[in-house]
Amino acid sequence: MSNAEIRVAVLGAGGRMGSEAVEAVKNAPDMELVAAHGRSDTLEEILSAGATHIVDLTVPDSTEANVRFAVEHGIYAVVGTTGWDADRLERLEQLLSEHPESGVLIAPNFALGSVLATAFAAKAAQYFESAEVIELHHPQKVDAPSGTAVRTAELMGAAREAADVAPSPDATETALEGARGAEVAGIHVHSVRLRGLVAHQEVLLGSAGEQLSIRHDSFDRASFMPGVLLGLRTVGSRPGLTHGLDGYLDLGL
Ligand SMILES: NC(=O)C1=CN([C@@H]2O[C@H](COP(=O)(O)OP(=O)(O)OC[C@H]3O[C@@H](n4cnc5c(N)ncnc54)[C@H](O)[C@@H]3O)[C@@H](O)[C@H]2O)C=CC1
Ligand SMILES: O=C(O)C1=N[C@H](C(=O)O)C[C@H](O)C1
Repeated sequence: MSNAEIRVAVLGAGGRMGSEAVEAVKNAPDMELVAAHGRSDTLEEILSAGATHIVDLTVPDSTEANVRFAVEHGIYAVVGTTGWDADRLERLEQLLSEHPESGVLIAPNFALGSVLATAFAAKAAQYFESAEVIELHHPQKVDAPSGTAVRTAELMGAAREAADVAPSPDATETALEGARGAEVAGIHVHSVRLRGLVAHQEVLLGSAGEQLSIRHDSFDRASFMPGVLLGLRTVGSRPGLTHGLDGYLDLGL
């Protein structure tokens, strides 16, 4: 056994993201991979492996129970799985208030470029009449819209509301159901699923005579790994809930 202080169990280790995270943790000199946990493994095995940290890269139906288990057993949690809506976040805040020494990072996106793009979009949203989000992903993705798109739209919507921006102009009277996408915090969000893609997002902002596009592309899941490792290295010194990797970065925005 090594003396690494960050002893990591990767949950969802057989998945697209989980398998990449297993390799990233194995290659990190200050970490030890103690469990590569799959759907058929029990959470107790994480305890017997001596994990100090989990990385959750599973499915929306499992992630809340996994994180609850970690917090209740004094294990730090870095979470990339989607599905953390307002109700789940509220329950997690309540749980963390009962375990004030615990730390959890919920990161809708671990890619630095995506974190920056979301922050730029939130900053810019109040200055344009119109705002829409298009997210584009691989066709195996189980959820839509993406967690990143939901978070981006929520932050943009909140910024527009705080600045008293009127709703985006839209004279649509007749449309096939779904043609205008889903609405999140007053922002229309459109989901594309296309063979060949990994994870991409474009925020469109428009005013009379001009458009600002803020686009981010993950061409490879390697793009998420520096954020996963940053999360693991930081979560132990940040008690409570951090929502978004930007909480661990000094973006100055
Ligand atoms: N935050 C970020 O930067 C990123 C987040 N994601 C999110 O991560 C999640 C996983 O994505 P993918 O790896 O593409 O999916 P995937 O379907 O390839 O992998 C999920 C894995 O979790 C396993 N699993 C399901 N329930 C489990 C449980 N209770 N315990 C342990 N393992 C369990 C499945 O068997 C599967 O191997 C999704 O919610 C996705 O949206 C994906 C990419 C980046
Ligand atoms: O499932 C994916 O692939 C991704 N999921 C996350 C999301 O839903 O935002 C992050 C990234 O977009 C890739």
